[in-house]
Amino acid sequence: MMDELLTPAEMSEADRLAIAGGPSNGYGLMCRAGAAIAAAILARYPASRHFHVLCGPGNNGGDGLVVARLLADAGCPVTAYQDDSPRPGTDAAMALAALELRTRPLEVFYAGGDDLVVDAMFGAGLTRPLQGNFARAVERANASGAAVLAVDLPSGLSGDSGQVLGGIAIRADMTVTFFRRKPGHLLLPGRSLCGETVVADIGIADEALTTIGPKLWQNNPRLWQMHLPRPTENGHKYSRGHVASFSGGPSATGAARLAAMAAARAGAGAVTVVSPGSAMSVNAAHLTAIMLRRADRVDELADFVNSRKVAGAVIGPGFGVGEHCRNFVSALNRLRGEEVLGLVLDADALTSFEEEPEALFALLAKGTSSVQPAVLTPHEGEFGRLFPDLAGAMRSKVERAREAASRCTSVVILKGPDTVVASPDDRAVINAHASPYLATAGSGDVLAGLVAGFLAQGMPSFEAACAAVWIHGDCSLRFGPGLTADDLPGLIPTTLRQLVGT
Ligand SMILES: NC(=O)C1=CN([C@@H]2O[C@H](COP(=O)(O)OP(=O)(O)OC[C@H]3O[C@@H](n4cnc5c(N)ncnc54)[C@H](OP(=O)(O)O)[C@@H]3O)[C@@H](O)[C@H]2O)[C@@H](O)CC1
Ligand SMILES: [K+]
Repeated sequence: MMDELLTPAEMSEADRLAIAGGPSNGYGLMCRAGAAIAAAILARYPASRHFHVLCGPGNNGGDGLVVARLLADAGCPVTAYQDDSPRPGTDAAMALAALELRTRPLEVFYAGGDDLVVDAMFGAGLTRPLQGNFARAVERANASGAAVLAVDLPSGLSGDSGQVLGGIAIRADMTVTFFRRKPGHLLLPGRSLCGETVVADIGIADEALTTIGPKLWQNNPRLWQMHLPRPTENGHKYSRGHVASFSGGPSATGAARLAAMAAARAGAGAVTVVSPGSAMSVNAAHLTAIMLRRADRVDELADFVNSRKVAGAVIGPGFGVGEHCRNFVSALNRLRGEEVLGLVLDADALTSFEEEPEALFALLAKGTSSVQPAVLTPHEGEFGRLFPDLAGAMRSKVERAREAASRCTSVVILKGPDTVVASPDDRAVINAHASPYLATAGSGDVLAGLVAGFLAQGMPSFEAACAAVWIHGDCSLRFGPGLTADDLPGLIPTTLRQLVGT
């Protein structure tokens, strides 16, 4: 499985383990890395007019020096640029000694539109913003119109967070990294700066992962496909999970119906929209396969959940912010402890706790040892209301989601073009399987309903959340332009059929 994502620190541990295990030493690994890059260049950009290799002072630069040597050996017109020679005795110094070309200073670098620029300035070891000749080389490479291939990471980009340190980074057409991807290849803006990312095998054995024990993956069906619910021959509608989706007042009913439809398409055997009395007629006018039940008060809600074996609940979309919402969330959470009730909190159910997030966290922490964690599905705005100190881009999105999941003892789906799902047990995924067309009103309601649908069928919370995010994204990729949230539920069966069969 290639879905593990390694932080730069974990990658250097893999590097260390590979060297300790032999037969390659550090320079051997660098030569393999350089060879993988040179092979990618000759396969993808063989007709470049000139090959410019920009080398930094560390091992990323060392990889570049190996690339320059191999391209020169292959007869390519190549110039290597480097300001400061690597420290004596390092692998990069060995790579420089083996290079038969004289390197030129970075300040003379200039590329034309038919050239190829190899960015080997900084990779995993970037510690601060680019300045001086490095920053100017980045500007010239980006403005040149030449194709750009980045070694390991585009220079200026943090492999940990996907953020640009100091506002300037290489914009690559292709990035070749080693052994496994890093979070910065998938998190934004990193993903868009990398271009196509290719992972090269440089001889590090997969066993290194057993020692490192990474807990971050690229979202992929391989992680959760075996947990997807499959109906049994003798199942009936309630044994396939009954989901309740909570409607707002008469002018805010559509979101709950979207969530309800998604839960049904996820395979829940029965779905009920639970509506305030004031919105019963509006909801009734728009529902067919989905059932409808009135509940204005907490006791009516509890009656319904207990008598109709509700196994999954989604509350928040269109529900309305305030005390009534807090009371319903609190009641559902109590029932989560008593019954086997999967709970999804979205939108207004999150915003309702904006003034007192600690109250929500305390609520959700109760009795979680025997029941599945709840799933919270905030976008960045809602996330910032519950976790104001974790808002903004100062820390990696993965770290922020993990910290939030731990605080609220729940699975957190931090939505966006690079959605992160984090579990209170520290597991996390980054999702890159979605179309930008998914950013459309109501799309989040569908996602929340999908999660509830899977939870109600007994899927564990983290896997249900990851599956819902990926399937939601897959639907958007298959539909493309013109997508509305109303289209999404109808697209779910085709994706599910590919994952579970017929
Ligand atoms: N791990 C593996 O398996 C393998 C890794 N390999 C390769 O090694 C790369 C990692 O190498 P690395 O650790 O030497 O880091 P790298 O990115 O070259 O930079 C460190 C140097 O840059 C400096 N520096 C930092 N920021 C700066 C700035 N803004 N402006 C100026 N200077 C700055 C920093 O100086 P310092 O911060 O110490 O002062 C230090 O001198 C990795 O990306 C991959 O390509 C492969 O060879 C094969 C196997
Ligand atoms: K680089």
